[in-house]
Amino acid sequence: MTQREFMLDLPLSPVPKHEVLDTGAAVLRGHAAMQATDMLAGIKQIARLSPFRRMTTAGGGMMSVAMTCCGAAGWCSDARGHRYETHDPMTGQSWPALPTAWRAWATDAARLAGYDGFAPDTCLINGYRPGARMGLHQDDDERTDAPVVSVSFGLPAMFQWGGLQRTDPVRRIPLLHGDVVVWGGLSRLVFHGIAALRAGQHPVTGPCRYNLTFRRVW
Ligand SMILES: O=C(O)CCC(=O)C(=O)O
Ligand SMILES: [Fe+2]
Repeated sequence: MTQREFMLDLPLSPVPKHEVLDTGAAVLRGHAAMQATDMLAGIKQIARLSPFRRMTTAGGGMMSVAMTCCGAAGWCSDARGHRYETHDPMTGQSWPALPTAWRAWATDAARLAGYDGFAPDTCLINGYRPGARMGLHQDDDERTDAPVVSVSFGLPAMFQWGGLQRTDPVRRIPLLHGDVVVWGGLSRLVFHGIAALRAGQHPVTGPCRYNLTFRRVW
């Protein structure tokens, strides 16, 4: 049962409510709410091995979002550009392992959104503080024949969902604690971003928002 169903005293539904964003893209409202305790504890453990850090971009700026990763590859950005690395450049070590239970959960979430057989090999973890944002971008550094499964915890965020061209109109979709977005197929390269996080206090994460994106890199 999701937190929302619990609070509203709704019957247990075997399939979460889909909100179709576009062909190939859906929001599964509250679908990760029951994973929050486990995933947030996992993030803490991962961050002990590979700490959150703010990366620089090729343009020389510093990203406002802090990131870490787990799995076979981690997303890295520096003055040379962005790419996946098998080792964390901050520690010289392999990235922390992708927890087996997370992988199974992400496979199942993808299946619910219509993608069978999703086998993620990485999870990018974003930490947002008030004011942090992510500009419109495409996720195109990894395999694009597999979907992205994105999980939100903590403070609400405004997800910006555009089109295949940077200049396409952008819709604003609020993402709350436990919400999941899956995009693949014809939507895999849609431009998306996160508007500047509004200050607040969340009962579980305090002044923060965490986002996990499961992807297939290799
Ligand atoms: O924080 C989010 O919800 C989206 C993050 C994102 O687009 C990314 O990490 O590529
Ligand atoms: Fe993205």
